[in-house]
Formats: sequence, structure tokens, C-alpha cells
Amino acid sequence: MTATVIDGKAFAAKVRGKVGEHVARLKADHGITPGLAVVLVGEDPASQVYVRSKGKMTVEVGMNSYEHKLDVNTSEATLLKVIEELNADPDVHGILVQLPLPDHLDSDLVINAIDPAKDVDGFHVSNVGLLGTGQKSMVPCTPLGCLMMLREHHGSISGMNAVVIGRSNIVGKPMAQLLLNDSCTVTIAHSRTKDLQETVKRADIVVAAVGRPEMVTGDWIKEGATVIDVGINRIDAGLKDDGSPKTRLVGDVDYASCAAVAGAITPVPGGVGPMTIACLLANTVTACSRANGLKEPEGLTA
Ligand SMILES: Nc1nc2c(c(=O)[nH]1)N[C@@H](CN(C=O)c1ccc(C(=O)N[C@@H](CCC(=O)O)C(=O)O)cc1)CN2
Repeated sequence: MTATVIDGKAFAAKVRGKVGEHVARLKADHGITPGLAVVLVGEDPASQVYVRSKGKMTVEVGMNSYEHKLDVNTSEATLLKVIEELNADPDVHGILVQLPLPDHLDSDLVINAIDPAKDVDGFHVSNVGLLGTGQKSMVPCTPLGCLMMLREHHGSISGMNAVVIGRSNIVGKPMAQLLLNDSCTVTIAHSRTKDLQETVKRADIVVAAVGRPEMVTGDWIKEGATVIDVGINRIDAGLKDDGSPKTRLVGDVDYASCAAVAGAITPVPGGVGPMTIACLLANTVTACSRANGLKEPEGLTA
């Protein structure tokens, strides 16, 4: 079997298109422009790229983008003050603090200082609780993107066996919750799971979010299963012509061997990654609609 490639880049463009349509309606019918504030502390190169990309795409869909770039040594008190001001700003409907934060800052404390209604990352403990109890919440962007791709590919995923590899608060746990809310039978596997390979082999849906380059190989995958690769790992790829080191982006899944067995698979790059930012924009327009007591966009929430 050769797997169908689930094109996250193309799907993300469609999601951004829908967000743009909803933003245009909010502006034309209600005179409201959704606003997204992104806070970056420090100069982590990957985070800088993601934040730039978020700002650019926010503007492209017609929303206002507010960037707050803070020095790497910013104190917790200063960061909390910035969040407090954004919470109180009526033009800001979504707030995101780019992770990881520098070590001296307590991520949980910072995230839980965000107004849950503006928490477009869905990481605030109130949103985690709401999602866990099947209530309306803000949903973390990466798992939401995975869910959208699964629904688009399968129609319904009800009753399917899903294995999520990884138990992070950002991806693994909310992903498992979303799959459960869609009536999958869900296993959360991790580095200490006994018989990990056998566990994965039983799955109709595999979501790999462990952060280990190409860990999941084709012999772990049930024939015809759908494989969603959340991993973004930069690995050595020899030397460039000028002798400098070359790198290559790979997922947590060994693409070639898994694609030979799976029914469908997301590539890296171009799979889950682009959906993360598209879902951030979707969450912002959802937050803005909710804040104004207006109808939420269809097909952009869980
Ligand atoms: N506050 C948050 N911090 C972080 C999140 C998050 O959702 N909220 N997720 C990641 C980083 N991230 C967005 O912030 C992100 C990661 C990857 C991509 C993406 O499009 N990746 C491309 C490849 C890009 C490359 O070449 O490096 C792909 O997979 O095709 C978008 C967003 C951690 N922090």
C-alpha cells in the first residue's frame, strides 16, 4: 500500500481562507477587527521565525497583529504586567506567549495569567478543564489542526482505535482528549509504555508527538492506518559544498517506511506544522466572535 499524503500546507491555506472570510464579515457587518497579540521573550531563532510567520499571516487574513518582543532577561513581574495590559485591551481578542520561555520564567504561572477567553493557545488551566469535560473552550492549535485533518480525511473517526505517542500538555494530552470527544478509543503511549510497538500496531490512527527523530518505523504501523506526524526535528545532513554543516527537517515518524504501510500520512515539513498557525488564526476569530456575542465561524472549532 502507498499512503495518501495529507497535505497540511494546502489544508492550512483553506483554513486561512475561511478565517479571512469570517474576518471580512465581522468588519463589514459589525465594524469589528479581530486582534491577536503575540509575546516573545528572548531571541530563540526558531521562535523568532514562528512569531514572524504568525504576525504576517494574521495581517494577511485581515486581522490586527500586535507583537511584544521582550528582552531575554525580562522579569516575571514585567511579563505579567504586559499580559495584564493585553487582558484589559478591548482591541486584543487573542493573546499568545510563544514557548519555550527562558528558564527563569514559570510558564504555568504566565499562561494562567492570560484571560481564558483570550487564551488562543488553549493552554490556560480553565480551558484544559473545559476541554476535558467536553465544554466549549479554546483548543490548543496543533491538536486542533490534527483533528481537522483527520475529520477531513475520514469524515467521521468515531469508534476508531487511536494511539497518541507523547503526553505533553501542548500536544499529547489535548490531542487524546479531542480524539476521545470524537468517540475514538484512545491510548496515550509514552517513553515508558511497555510493548510500545505492539500498542501502536493496533491503532487505526497514530499521532506521533514524542520529539524523537524518525522513531516510529513502518513495522510499527497497521496496514492502512492513518499516521499524523507532529514531530519537528532538525537533524544533521552532512556538509554543504562550502564545508559548513547541513541540516534536514524530519518528523517523529520514519516517513518512507511508514508511507509504504499506512493508508494516509502527514509529511514533515508541510503537514501538521502549517495547520498550527492556521488554527491559531481560527481560534482568534472564534475568540473575537465569542467576546462580541456573535455566531462562531463554522468548521473552525472542535
Ligand atoms: N505558544 C506556543 N508556543 C509554541 C507552539 C504553540 O502552538 N504555541 N508550537 C510550537 C511552535 N510553532 C508555533 O508556535 C510552530 C511550529 C512549526 C510550524 C511549522 O509550520 N513548521 C513547518 C516547518 C518549519 C521549519 O522549516 O522549521 C512544517 O512543519 O512544515 C509552525 C508553528 C512550539 N511553541
